[in-house]
Amino acid sequence: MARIAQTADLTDFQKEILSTVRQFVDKEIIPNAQELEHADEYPEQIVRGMSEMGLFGLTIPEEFGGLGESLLTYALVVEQIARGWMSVSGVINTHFIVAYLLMQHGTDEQKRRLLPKMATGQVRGAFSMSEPDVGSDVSGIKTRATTSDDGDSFAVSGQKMWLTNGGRSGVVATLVKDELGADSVYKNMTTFLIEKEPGFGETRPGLTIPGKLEKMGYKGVETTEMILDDVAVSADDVLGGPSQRGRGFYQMMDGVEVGRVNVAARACGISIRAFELAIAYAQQRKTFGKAIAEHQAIAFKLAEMATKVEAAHLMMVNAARLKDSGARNDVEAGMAKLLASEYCAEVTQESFRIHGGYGYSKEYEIERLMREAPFLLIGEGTSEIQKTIISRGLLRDYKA
Ligand SMILES: CC(C)(COP(=O)(O)OP(=O)(O)OC[C@H]1O[C@@H](n2cnc3c(N)ncnc32)[C@H](O)[C@@H]1OP(=O)(O)O)[C@@H](O)C(=O)NCCC(=O)NCCSC(=O)C1=CCCCC1
Repeated sequence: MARIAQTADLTDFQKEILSTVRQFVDKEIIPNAQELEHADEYPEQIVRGMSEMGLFGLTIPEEFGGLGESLLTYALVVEQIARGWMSVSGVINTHFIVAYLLMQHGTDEQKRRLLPKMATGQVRGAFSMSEPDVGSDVSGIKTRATTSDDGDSFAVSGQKMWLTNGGRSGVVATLVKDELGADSVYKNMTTFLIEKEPGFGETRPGLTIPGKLEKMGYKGVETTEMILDDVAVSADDVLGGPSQRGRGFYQMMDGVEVGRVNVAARACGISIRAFELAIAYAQQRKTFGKAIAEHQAIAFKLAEMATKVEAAHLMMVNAARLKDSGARNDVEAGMAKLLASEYCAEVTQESFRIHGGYGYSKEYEIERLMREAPFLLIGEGTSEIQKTIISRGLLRDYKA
């Protein structure tokens, strides 16, 4: 039983699923993560196990075949999975954001069409905002939808970047510039639910997923580009239906709020594992006649690491609960993501130092965690973007 990152007031179901996932992580993920990660191999068997536990449909309402759980339950599950291997949580993360977008903004027909298949994992979701020249400033995207004369169909063209699960996904929530001629750039963006065949190459006419991108860490799960060349979509593919044209930016910002809680949860999971490895190593490694954990220099490092994990976990839980209450949580999700990802970089670094020379060996898990932690400083918005969002929110709410 871990003594850090405990959460009070959980339901019986939450306790049960967290215990099941934790056992799964200890038995199936941790023993296999090193080998699969070094080989950059998709964790097929692990994903099958996650599917059997119902994790693809964890937050999808029961009427659509899911378990109907909250963002909090989801985030705590992600924290556990990332404790085993962050890439495995990546398999369900964008899927979860797309399910959230559908539940919040989709039409009844879109929900009926996609959610039951997403609940089983038969159709996987991917999320696409960034482009080769556009990351932080989403308003600068160039991918565009050209409208037909009758206004019922569109041709989408452009290039998208950094799609987690780009290959395996069957539906991609894609933000594009529309031709509405509205008064602001934000009201000229539309989200399309673009369905495609899973796989690489041309996966529907005009839509190509080139091979996976090579990354420093976060291996095993594929990250890809997406090239769109006059991809034909209809007004019914607009997230929320034709009336929601021009609402895409706002919908996506809603989606990244849950995505940021998600990244905070991953950061907590990696930090917990880095701490567990450090405390175990420090108790068995001896210098100057005693375990290094008994040297105050190391004991204090362990105390600081555990305190950071605890703080990050509490902020992540608070941001999740706030979003579950229906509130806009851009400030709290930004704070949780900022703190958890920055602390994660520090905690993994300290664990690496405690491991001494062995921390540099590929045989030790901490080497992998050191390559995973930097991803969290960038993914779902850099630390600088989080500070922008937090400070704007504070100035909005504390008007002099
Ligand atoms: C926050 C941000 C920087 C936006 O600032 P601006 O100054 O352009 O826009 P601003 O003036 O803040 O707002 C415009 C309108 O929008 C409303 N609104 C904002 N947030 C929200 C919200 N949360 N909910 C509802 N409405 C919202 C705002 O009120 C305003 O409305 P109005 O037009 O006045 O009616 C945004 O662009 C952002 O977030 N970037 C990071 C993207 C980002 O995170 N990628 C990373 C993706 S992951 C990735 O890239 C990788 C993945 C894997 C591999 C590595 C990379």
